[in-house]
Amino acid sequence: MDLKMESTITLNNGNKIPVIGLGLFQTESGQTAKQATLWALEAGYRHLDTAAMYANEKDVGIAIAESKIPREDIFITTKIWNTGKFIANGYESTLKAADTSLKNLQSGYIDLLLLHSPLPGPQKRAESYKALQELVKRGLVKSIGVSNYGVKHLQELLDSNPEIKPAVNQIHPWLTRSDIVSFCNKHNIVVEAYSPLTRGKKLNDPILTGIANKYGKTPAQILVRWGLQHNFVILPKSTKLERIIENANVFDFEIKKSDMETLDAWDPTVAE
Ligand SMILES: NC(=O)C1=CN([C@@H]2O[C@H](COP(=O)(O)OP(=O)(O)OC[C@H]3O[C@@H](n4cnc5c(N)ncnc54)[C@H](OP(=O)(O)O)[C@@H]3O)[C@@H](O)[C@H]2O)C=CC1
Ligand SMILES: O=C1CO[C@H](CO)[C@@H](O)[C@@H]1O
Repeated sequence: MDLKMESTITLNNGNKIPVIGLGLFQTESGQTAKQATLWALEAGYRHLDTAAMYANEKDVGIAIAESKIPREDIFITTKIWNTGKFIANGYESTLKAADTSLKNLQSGYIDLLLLHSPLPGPQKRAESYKALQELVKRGLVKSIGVSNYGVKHLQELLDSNPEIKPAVNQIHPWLTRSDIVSFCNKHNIVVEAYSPLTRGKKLNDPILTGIANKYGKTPAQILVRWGLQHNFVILPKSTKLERIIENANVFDFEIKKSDMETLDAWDPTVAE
């Protein structure tokens, strides 16, 4: 596979998404989030995965401005939270939430806007999705998608015959064996893999370290590479410079089929 840091996957609307994005969940608002974003941009990342719920969109916006990298060279994903805090349920509140995200990010547009979860129910998610389509029509959002959607939710969405189909579904990567991935592949919906590093919890697992040692790579690099070889967009998070660099330094080796199969069968179910 000829993958590079600049590699992109073409979405179903023709837009291109960089294959590695910096995850920003639990990246503390303020200096930490700004610095992590800047380090990532310096290390060559061109894709940032934030969310209203992560409360660091403003820091991402500040870092992008400071980086002096042209806005159009950076791919920003953010998400509309739909339960509890940062609530955005339905049409008007989704439009409003997107406006807040745009202001936070200091940007005239969002590259990818996702409904963060299928909650709270069919009617609200349908209304929220209509708002996403409207945002594309208004030129405020380039691509739209969903997150944490199961087959049932995706089917429901496609059955509604949306003018603009979801471009991605952002889910947990250990669902590779699930019917969700097959469904997404069949319907040309790109799978984005979140928590690809097991939230740091299973990086010392002997199966993983065994494979890592074989390739002279770190467990984190093996997991990122594994996701890329599955054609997932992969979203490793770190606030540490050396790890941000490490997690993207995955383009000088290829995991063999037998090791891919071992990793496919490995289930480091992440405790929440
Ligand atoms: N749509 C959704 O519902 C969800 C989306 N996401 C997205 O996916 C991103 C990634 O998932 P996330 O849950 O954050 O977890 P990850 O699987 O990316 O793991 C992050 C953890 O691993 C540590 N870590 C990072 N790199 C290394 C390394 N090289 N060696 C050892 N430890 C390392 C980090 O610590 P440190 O920072 O100290 O380096 C942090 O504790 C999120 O940030 C978010 O953008 C995540 C969950 C749900
Ligand atoms: O993006 C997210 C980060 O992880 C959280 C769980 O711990 C999720 O609820 C949320 O969707």
